[in-house]
Amino acid sequence: MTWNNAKECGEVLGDWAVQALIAEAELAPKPGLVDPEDTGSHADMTFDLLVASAVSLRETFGQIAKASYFREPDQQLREEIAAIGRQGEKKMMHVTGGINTHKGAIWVLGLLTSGAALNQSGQDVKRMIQTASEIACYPDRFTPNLPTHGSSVFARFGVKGARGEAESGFPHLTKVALPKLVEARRNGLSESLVRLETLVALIAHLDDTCILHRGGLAALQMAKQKANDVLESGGVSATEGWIKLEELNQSLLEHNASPGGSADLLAATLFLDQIQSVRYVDEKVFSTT
Ligand SMILES: CC(C)(COP(=O)(O)OP(=O)(O)OC[C@H]1O[C@@H](n2cnc3c(N)ncnc32)[C@H](O)[C@@H]1O)[C@@H](O)C(=O)NCCC(=O)NCCS
Ligand SMILES: Nc1ncnc2c1ncn2[C@@H]1O[C@H](COP(=O)(O)OP(=O)(O)OP(=O)(O)O)[C@@H](O)[C@H]1O
Repeated sequence: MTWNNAKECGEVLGDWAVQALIAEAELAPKPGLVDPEDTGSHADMTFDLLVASAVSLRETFGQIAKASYFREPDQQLREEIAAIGRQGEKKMMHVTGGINTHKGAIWVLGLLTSGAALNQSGQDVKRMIQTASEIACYPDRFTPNLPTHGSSVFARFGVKGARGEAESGFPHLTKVALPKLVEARRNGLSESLVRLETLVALIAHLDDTCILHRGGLAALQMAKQKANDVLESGGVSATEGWIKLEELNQSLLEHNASPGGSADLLAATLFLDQIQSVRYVDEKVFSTT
């Protein structure tokens, strides 16, 4: 990707990150998650709140992109974007009245926005992912030492969650979600089924600390198994697969569990997909292929 200056880079990537979050929110019917049809396992969230939260984060992603423009991955950059990310969390909490709508999403999309802004030429999303992971691996001396759901899940189950996903190179983006998106499109599925199939593949593989925190190991094993059943039954475009998807949704509701980490990674996939699908036409014009 090539931008003329940091401002343009910030505006474009900020827009795309927000668009990816809105596209994830709009996708329905998502199992256990908030979408336009229902609020899944979330008593305190609505679709409108999710969209308002996403829109409020445009500036955060824009600032991360601007701060990363023509930089190298190093500890200083890590600490700068972490400070912007934490400000973004505060803004989100202000807009939602204290409800966590996008904490995990700020993390993954913030890192990827930085990775995209650093890699100025081409549309090599694998390289952007690698850079994002490299940045995540630098220590941030200013991380507040406060207990989180993630730290409690790590203490109970040894699962590293969002941080581990980033530090290990986002394997669920490179090995699960991006290949599934391509495969489902090649199989001729409609775009919303393509995205739903990608989400189901993520749920089938991810150790999602959102599910673990609310429902423990039993809920995580159930979610992975039932998501796998959807895929084994021909996927979301097959009648049997669709029935299994509804079973997955019902079981998540019974466990009061929600695959928030998978939703974040779907948004990240759509962000990268947007980068891949844009063709640089001349020095100023972008067009979608
Ligand atoms: C690393 C983060 C996510 C905190 O992690 P922790 O696990 O302690 O937090 P918490 O449990 O509250 O939230 C984690 C969220 O990640 C998502 N998630 C859960 N499991 C996974 C997984 N396996 N993979 C990816 N995402 C996941 C969910 O949405 C979940 O709600 C992050 O908030 C953070 O440290 N931010 C500091 C600011 C920063 O460094 N930003 C960098 C660039 S913006
Ligand atoms: N469509 C969505 N619906 C619900 N959560 C989503 C959605 N998209 C992304 N998420 C992610 O899920 C996380 C919220 O999940 P959850 O509500 O389980 O976490 P929490 O507020 O930390 O925990 P709890 O609600 O158990 O107190 C957010 O960090 C967000 O990034």
